[in-house]
Amino acid sequence: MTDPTTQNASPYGTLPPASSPATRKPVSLPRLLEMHARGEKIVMLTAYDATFAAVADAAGVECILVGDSLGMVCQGLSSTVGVSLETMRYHTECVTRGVRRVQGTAWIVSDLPYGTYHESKEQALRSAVVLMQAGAHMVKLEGGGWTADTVRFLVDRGIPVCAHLGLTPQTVHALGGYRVQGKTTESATLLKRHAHELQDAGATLMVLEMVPAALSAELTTELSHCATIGIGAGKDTAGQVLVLHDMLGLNLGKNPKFVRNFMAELPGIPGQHGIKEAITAYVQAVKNGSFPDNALHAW
Ligand SMILES: Nc1nc(=O)c2c([nH]1)NC[C@@H]1CN(c3ccc(C(=O)N[C@@H](CCC(=O)O)C(=O)O)cc3)CN21
Ligand SMILES: CC(C)C(=O)C(=O)O
Ligand SMILES: [Mg+2]
Repeated sequence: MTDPTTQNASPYGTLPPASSPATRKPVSLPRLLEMHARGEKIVMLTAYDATFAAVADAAGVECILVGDSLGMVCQGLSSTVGVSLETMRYHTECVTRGVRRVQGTAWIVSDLPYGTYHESKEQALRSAVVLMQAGAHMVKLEGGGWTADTVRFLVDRGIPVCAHLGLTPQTVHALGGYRVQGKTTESATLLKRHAHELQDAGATLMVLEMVPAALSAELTTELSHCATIGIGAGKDTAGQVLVLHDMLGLNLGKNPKFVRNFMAELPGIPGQHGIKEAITAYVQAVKNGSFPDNALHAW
């Protein structure tokens, strides 16, 4: 009875294996929070087009982030500041189509770009609606306590929100570079306060970028209704995110310290070197806790 062919026997023919897209359930917000409560790591990866989104979905990535990092990796900009809402809408549509084409299950998060939520909560709602109508399940916005009213406004109107604290690339010019944040006692205390304000406002995921591993570990324990997703924030967050191109070794400049090149590490089996295998290795490494390694990829 353990033979998979007999196990799947049905009058309609052989059923697809349990891991095939046809039998997987769509990732939902309750499921992500339940994974956090259970201690199963959440895997997030960026994708900007239909094909990569479909491959990431098939490799078991739970959350696909249509990141405004696309300004740098797709558009060749020197920062994310120049990315427009129309560009985010376009790439969100492309990713959504890719996931639908393969009957994928991924939860799609889309970045609100610079200047599209800063003016007022009404402006943020209008911008978020554009991304939701393009297929996003959740929007992400950068910043601390000043965004809390906006987060609550969106959440009250049925738009799930992912917060983003620590290194917030849209404010790179104010921060003075892509630097670790929350290193001093004062800045760590402030970051923690912001994190609690955003959770209280209804944010259900929170990206922590380039913050000391000890700080993100504490926050991950403290936040009970909001799952932390780390990038350069150590291994003790509820989940991890990387930029797709970085983990495939396709960075145009120097890789940030938090990056691991999963493509370069694939074993030398002919025919097995591929993007899907590298993404699968990333999913496995996050799930089993071997990525990130605090000694190599964190502060
Ligand atoms: N391809 C790509 N990957 C990213 O992770 C990413 C983007 N683009 N674009 C938007 C932001 C910018 N990010 C960055 C960019 C550079 C560093 C970096 O150079 N970090 C250095 C430390 C620099 C310092 O401390 O002064 C490092 O060694 O990690 C980190 C994050 C993260 N995001
Ligand atoms: C690096 C992640 C968190 C991001 O915001 C992006 O890809 O734009
Ligand atoms: Mg971003």
